[in-house]
Amino acid sequence: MAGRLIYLIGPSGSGKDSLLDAARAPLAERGCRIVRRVITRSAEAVGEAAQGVSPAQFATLQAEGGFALSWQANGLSYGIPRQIDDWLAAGDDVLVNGSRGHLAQTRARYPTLLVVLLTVDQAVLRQRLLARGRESVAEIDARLARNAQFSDSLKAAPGVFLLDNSGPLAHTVARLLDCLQPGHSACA
Ligand SMILES: Nc1ncnc2c1ncn2[C@@H]1O[C@H](COP(=O)(O)OP(=O)(O)O)[C@@H](O)[C@H]1O
Ligand SMILES: O=P(O)(O)OC[C@H]1O[C@H](OP(=O)(O)OP(=O)(O)O)[C@H](O)[C@@H]1O
Repeated sequence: MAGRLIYLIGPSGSGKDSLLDAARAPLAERGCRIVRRVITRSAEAVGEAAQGVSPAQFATLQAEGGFALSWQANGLSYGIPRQIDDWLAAGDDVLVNGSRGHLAQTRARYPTLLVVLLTVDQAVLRQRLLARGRESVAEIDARLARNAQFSDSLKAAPGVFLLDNSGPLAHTVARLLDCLQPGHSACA
């Protein structure tokens, strides 16, 4: 049987990367893979969890059909390697750090995907972004402004599992693992 695509989305700073890092080992035990994204972000800022490439390298990979999914946001290009289709076909679940802006296109290609929307209190969000220190204040404000176009409509959308990360990360990890259990209503 084919695996499930789990599409983790949420505002910048809501904790997607932290959650994926913290959940990596328990997810692996459950046969769920986390895909490494390709991003046109500098090697220093990209972190170990993603592969940083130049815009020209990204364009080449895209032209070669190297991506199952790709989008642009925040002045960057993001690619999800085509390899996920082999993993899904082999029956593995695959978790993707996705984009709210690209949800409709992702759903069109993977109609059975499970959408997990990470949320965090707005008051905490700016503080977390500032504390992370990866972007300038202007870039942080642009990311916060981008949230306005998504927040309420997405929370009310059918088939979206809401996962709050305003509290300790360990709680969020536990709830994520819970919602991926067979038989959970999110997986129906
Ligand atoms: N539950 C949490 N409690 C406190 N800080 C958190 C929590 N989750 C994430 N953070 C911090 O918030 C910042 C943004 O998290 P990050 O994982 O980079 O978010 P995203 O990938 O969604 O942009 C990071 O500095 C991270 O350490
Ligand atoms: O359409 P959106 O939901 O706004 O998402 C746009 C992009 O921003 C996030 O990536 P990135 O890792 O660059 O940002 P973040 O770590 O600040 O969330 C997210 O994973 C998407 O790739």
